[in-house]
Amino acid sequence: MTEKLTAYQVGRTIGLKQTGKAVQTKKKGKASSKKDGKQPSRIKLKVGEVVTLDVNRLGINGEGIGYVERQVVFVDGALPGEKAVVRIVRIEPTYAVGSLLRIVKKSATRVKPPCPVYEQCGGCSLQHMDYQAQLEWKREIVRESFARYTGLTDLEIRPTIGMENPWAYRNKAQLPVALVGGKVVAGLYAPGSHRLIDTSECMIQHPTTNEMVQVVRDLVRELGIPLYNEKKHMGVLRTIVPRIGFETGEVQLTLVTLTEDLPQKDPLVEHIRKRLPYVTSIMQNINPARTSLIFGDKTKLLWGKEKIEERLGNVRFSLSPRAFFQLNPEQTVKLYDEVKRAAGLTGKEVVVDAYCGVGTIGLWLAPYAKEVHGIDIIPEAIQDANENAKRSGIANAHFTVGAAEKILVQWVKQGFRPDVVVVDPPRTGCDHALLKALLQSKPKKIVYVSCNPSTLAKDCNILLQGYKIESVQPVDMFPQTAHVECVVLLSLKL
Ligand SMILES: C[S@@+](CC[C@H](N)C(=O)[O-])C[C@H]1O[C@@H](n2cnc3c(N)ncnc32)[C@H](O)[C@@H]1O
Repeated sequence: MTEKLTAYQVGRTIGLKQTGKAVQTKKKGKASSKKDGKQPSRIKLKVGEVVTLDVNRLGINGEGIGYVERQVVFVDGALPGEKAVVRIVRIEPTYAVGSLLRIVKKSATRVKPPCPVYEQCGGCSLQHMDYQAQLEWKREIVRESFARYTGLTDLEIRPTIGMENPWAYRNKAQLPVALVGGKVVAGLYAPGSHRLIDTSECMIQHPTTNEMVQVVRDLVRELGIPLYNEKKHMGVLRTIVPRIGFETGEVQLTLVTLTEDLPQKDPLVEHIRKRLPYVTSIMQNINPARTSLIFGDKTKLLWGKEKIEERLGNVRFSLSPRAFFQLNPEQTVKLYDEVKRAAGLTGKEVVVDAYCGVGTIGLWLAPYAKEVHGIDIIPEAIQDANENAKRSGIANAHFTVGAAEKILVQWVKQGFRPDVVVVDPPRTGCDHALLKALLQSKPKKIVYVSCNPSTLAKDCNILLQGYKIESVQPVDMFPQTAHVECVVLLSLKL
């Protein structure tokens, strides 16, 4: 690796502000901040300085962490056990950010990243690490979170459940399209920037997705469809969203546009059908806002079916373009099986699936429970959940729209006492009112599914008032990236 990584590394480490120690110490520092809001840095290193350091561990974004005279330096692309020559590129109050110039001593876990744009693209962050080492590191991240936030330093963390082939696993892409140097490019932004990198041969996407992206990109050029210009907030086509039903083979292509008017719509649809004959649904979503959110409120059918179908085990899911669905179907089955194992159902239990999305976990458990009650804040998700229950012939699952923290509290006040509660909240974790309601209603088991080890461990620390942790199972839903999913079983203390 060479210094050409600088921009990429600077950008990528912007994410550090969100993470672990950096944030904690930053917050503490705020009290002593100067009038202009800028804190004096405790770091004596200077931007431009070149240092040699030993990399001790990886941070939660997969960045290498080393020390120079007790000053923390984050270095993207460096691995534990490596000695690296680094140029300091940014100084923050409690840490410095370095750009990797040269590796003097290489880790045995280092591999050549197979993706040709890995060093520029913001999608993956661990391709330079052997897959087994990635799985071990993810287990370690979970262990560290629990140690930090619960004080349980000897908690057993099971080995991360990985994939046999940790590539081509994603069922969906959301790729902005833009003119870059006169060329139509569909891809992902370089970290911390709005510089679009062509990812039309992405190695974690399904090959069908890549083919769709390449064809649409070519058609856009051939038909002269105006592309969205973010700076001027003008143009038409913003984002291409291919989604694939791995089990059913159904394929949806959603074109997100700034305007309802899509020039060359008919020839575009005709050519897509001809060149991508497997596509079953072509949709247009209109997003007129100046926003980084992908979808707008209005979606219309351009050709074919409005939704595609996907199947996980015996459960069928009908997916509209905006519906949340797990992105790695192979690992989703393993994740939900872990939830089922943890719940240990006998057919007699009343189960709550809080934060249920389109009802996936609840429907997975329903055949083994007396009844399931799902809650999600998004009305369309609940509509889909009810539809999915019907299509799968599941009659003992019921879904309710609302905030889990409000609905469950109401139910508990009315005397409802579930036996098992599954929570699968967003990255921010569970609302405190929900945790309180769980402590009050005392379900025998809580199964906590989480994509954020820090909020997971913090919430578990609160639940430890009435529960004990029985098992912690990390599952690798996103190989080659720093994301970690976990299933934790908590049982009521007697
Ligand atoms: C990580 S997803 C889990 C979805 C589902 N369990 C699955 O596996 O597909 C989190 C879900 O929480 C929902 N959500 C966010 N805040 C919520 C709240 N306060 N109450 C209920 N649901 C909420 C979101 O709409 C989303 O569907």
